[in-house]
Amino acid sequence: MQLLVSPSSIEEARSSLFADIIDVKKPSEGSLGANFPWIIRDIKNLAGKKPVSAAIGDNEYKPGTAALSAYGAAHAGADFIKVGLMFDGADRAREVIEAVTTAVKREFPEKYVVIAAYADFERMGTISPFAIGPLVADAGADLAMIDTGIKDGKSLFEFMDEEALTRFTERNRELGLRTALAGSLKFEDLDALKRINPEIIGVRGMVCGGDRSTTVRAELVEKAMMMLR
Ligand SMILES: O=C[C@H](O)COP(=O)(O)O
Repeated sequence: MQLLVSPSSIEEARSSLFADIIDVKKPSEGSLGANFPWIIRDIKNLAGKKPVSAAIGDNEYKPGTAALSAYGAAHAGADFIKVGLMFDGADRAREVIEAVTTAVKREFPEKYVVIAAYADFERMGTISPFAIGPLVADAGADLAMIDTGIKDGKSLFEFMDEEALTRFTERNRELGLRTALAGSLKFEDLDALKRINPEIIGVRGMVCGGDRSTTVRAELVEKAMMMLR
């Protein structure tokens, strides 16, 4: 299981270098808020061989806009392009997933496309994470992810229990996909996450000391890495 940490600046990226994957985002623009291309580029230069991910936003149903954002993030140097689906409807989701995957893979077949749905989809009226696996697989994208959409401190486990998350992970594996799980995860959740065994877990608040609007702390990233090894 790999640890993905989400810094919002080059300074925070320096504190995230213990992590397996550095995920550039702009938390002030949403759960999967997109940062500027020059920040992605600078963090990629800092990270060297370490993989860099970039969130491209909590997308509405706008396939063209999402595809262009995904293409921009790939060009800026991201190895993982992470796309949130903040709308409902399997047909519409299929269209957006195909558009972003084509935008990235035509030019960069080696890069990974991550499609995220939200654990708290019911309160937002967006697509269920359980609906996205086959769409992600059919489009040739790589990972299906669950995050929380509203960052009000409620964690992934308040919306989905261990059994549901294990089912999500296993179904993805059967489809040939990898799984990423995130959503106000805490150090106390790490044992359950090890049992669920997704390929990636994503954190920000946990390594900021509990409040994701503050700053990533290197010693907490190191602590999380030690607990996962
Ligand atoms: O991709 C992971 C997210 O940045 C998780 O952020 P969070 O731990 O603050 O919910």
